[in-house]
Amino acid sequence: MQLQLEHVSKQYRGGVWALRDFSLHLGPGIVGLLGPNGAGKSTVMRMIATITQPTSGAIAWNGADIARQPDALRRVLGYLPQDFGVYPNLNAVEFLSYLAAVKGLERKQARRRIDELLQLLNLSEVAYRPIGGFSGGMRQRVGIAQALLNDPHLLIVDEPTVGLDPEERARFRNLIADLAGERIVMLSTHIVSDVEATATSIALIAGGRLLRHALPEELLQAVAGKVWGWLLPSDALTAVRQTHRVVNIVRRPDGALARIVSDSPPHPDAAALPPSLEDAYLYCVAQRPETTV
Ligand SMILES: Nc1ncnc2c1ncn2[C@@H]1O[C@H](COP(=O)(O)OP(=O)(O)OP(=O)(O)O)[C@@H](O)[C@H]1O
Repeated sequence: MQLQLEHVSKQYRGGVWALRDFSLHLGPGIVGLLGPNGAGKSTVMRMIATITQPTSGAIAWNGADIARQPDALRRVLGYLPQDFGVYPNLNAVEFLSYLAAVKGLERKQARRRIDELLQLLNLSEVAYRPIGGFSGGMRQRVGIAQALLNDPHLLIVDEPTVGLDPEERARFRNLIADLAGERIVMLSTHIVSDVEATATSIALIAGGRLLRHALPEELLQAVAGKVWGWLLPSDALTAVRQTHRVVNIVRRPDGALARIVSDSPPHPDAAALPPSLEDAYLYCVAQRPETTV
């Protein structure tokens, strides 16, 4: 099971280059596609899902070019787009049955699979209620259910945690972890904690370029010795934010503890801290060459 993007670039009508020379090789596991808004994440996913084609470069599924042979991939693809729409008047069973028919699943087999998925996604109790009344998290679970109807070898989920509350977000992370196995799961997000615990590897993307594709521990090594805690009076924070890359601030009775990513100590009083993936993400995104797309 192999997905390979080779030197993929994408220019939209109007001239915007959404992606430039993007190469990525993936095998089974969960890959987190992590990058700020507008980085090109949805463009990558739409191209893999064969909805749009690269302007140049190629994408291969198990060695076969998906532009020439899209069906081989489409049969084993599950895709949850960012703007996943539902028919609000249909209940979950009706909606999933409809999509199963569109995907060409045989009726009896589809019914069995829908029951399994409703259980897996904890939707059995609301199976016959109109989807229009579902919370954001419940709708996302219906979205994942439709993406899993064909038991996909390649599952792509685009910013699945947008609009979810913290509890739904946590539940979603656990769900993704459960879906790992003999498949490639690709999840895009701009929130590090969405992929921190579950991703086998992380692909950092910004300005249409792949910055790094690495194991989480490799990203942590890249920023080791570059993370600092600096205790400041609160009224110094604004100035420090302008001159340093501040990851976060923790308020304390004796001031504000700023977490700063920097090659050298921001101040003689600053103390080295163990790095986190959030630090690594900010460091790599800040390091990217300015001349991107
Ligand atoms: N259909 C389109 N036509 C023109 N430009 C587009 C189109 N879709 C995306 N873009 C532009 O391409 C760039 C990458 O967009 P993309 O949606 O892939 O990024 P993203 O990382 O998914 O961001 P977001 O999380 O905000 O959706 C952006 O500059 C965006 O404005």
